[in-house]
Amino acid sequence: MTAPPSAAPMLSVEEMSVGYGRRTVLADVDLRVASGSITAVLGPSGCGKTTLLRAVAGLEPITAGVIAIAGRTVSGAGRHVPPERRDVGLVPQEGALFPHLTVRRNIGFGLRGRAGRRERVDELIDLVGLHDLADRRPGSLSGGQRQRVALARALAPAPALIGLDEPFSALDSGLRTRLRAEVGVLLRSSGATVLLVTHDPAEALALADQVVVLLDGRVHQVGAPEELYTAPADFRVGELFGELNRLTLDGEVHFLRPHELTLARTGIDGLPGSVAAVEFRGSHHLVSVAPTDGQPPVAVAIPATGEVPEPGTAVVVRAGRS
Ligand SMILES: Nc1ncnc2c1ncn2[C@@H]1O[C@H](COP(=O)(O)OP(=O)(O)OP(=O)(O)O)[C@@H](O)[C@H]1O
Repeated sequence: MTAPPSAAPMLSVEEMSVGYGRRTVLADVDLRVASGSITAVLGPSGCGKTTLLRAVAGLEPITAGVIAIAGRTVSGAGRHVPPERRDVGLVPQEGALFPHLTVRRNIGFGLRGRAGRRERVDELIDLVGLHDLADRRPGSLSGGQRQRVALARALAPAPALIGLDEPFSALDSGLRTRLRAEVGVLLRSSGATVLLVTHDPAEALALADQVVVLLDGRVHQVGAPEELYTAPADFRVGELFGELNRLTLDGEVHFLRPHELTLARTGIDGLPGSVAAVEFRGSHHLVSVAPTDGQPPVAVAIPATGEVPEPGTAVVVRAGRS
C-alpha cells in the first residue's frame, strides 16, 4: 500500500543531476518513494536508470541536488555517505552472487557478526522458498532461483530501501512473468520500500504503486500505473505502454490505443481509409488502415472471433471499443 502523501518519504531525490565526465546523464530528477511502497523507474535502454540506482546507493557522485534516505541527506549539500552506510540493499542486474558460497551463506553475507543471524537466514530461505537448495552453490541453480537468492540476500538486513536493477531481464518470458508475480508477493509481505528500474512496461505496471517515466535522463511523468496507461502526458510516454495511434478525427488530435478504435463499413461518420495489412496477435487481429486523407496508418484491434477484412477493403475507423 502507498503511504499517505503527508508521510515522510523513505527516499527523496530533489533536483538531482549526475554526469560522466562532462556529459550530463541525469538532469533535475525529482522522486519520492513512500515507506513500504514500490516505485518503478521505467525507460528505454540508456536513459539513465542504472545511473539513478547507483547514485541512490552511493556508487556514483551527484553533480547537483540532494538525495535523502529515511530523512537523512546521503548525497548533496556537501555530503557523500559511503554505500555501506546508506542502508540500501542493491540487487544488481544478473544478481551478482558469490559463486563460492552456498545459498545459505550468500543470504547471510550482510548479517556477519549480527545476533540472530541463523534465524534470520532461515526466515529468508522460507520466504523465497529455497529450502531444498540452501546448501547448493549459485552455479548449480537456475536463473530464477539465483534471482530469488539475490533478493533474499538484499532483504536479509532489512534495509531502509531495496534497489532492483532489471531483476528479470536475464530470464525467458514465461519464467519472467511467473517470478515477477512471486517477487511482487514477496516484496509486499516483507514490507520493503523498493526502487525498481526496468525497461519493461508490463513489469512496471504489474509491480509498482508509482511509476516514474525516465526519458533521456529526465523525468517525463510520475503517476499510478493506471494513470500512466490511460492518461500519458505525451505521445512518447503513451507509446512506452504499447501500441498507440496519434490520429486526427473531426479536426482534433487524439491518442488512442488499437482497442479503443473500431472498424465500420463505409458510408458512416469516421475516418475513411483502406485496409493495408492484418496481423494475427492471438487474442485479436491488428488491422492497419491507411486513411484516405494521407494521415499515417492507424492500428485497430478487432476481436479474434470477429470478421477479418481483406487488405484493400474500404473501411471507416471510429472511436469506441468493439
Ligand atoms: N561509467 C560510465 N562512464 C561513462 N558513461 C557511462 C557510464 N555508465 C553509463 N554511461 C552512459 O550513461 C548513459 C546512461 O546509462 P545507464 O546505464 O544509466 O542507462 P540505463 O537506462 O540503465 O540503460 P540499460 O537499460 O541499457 O542498462 C548511457 O548513455 C551510458 O552509455
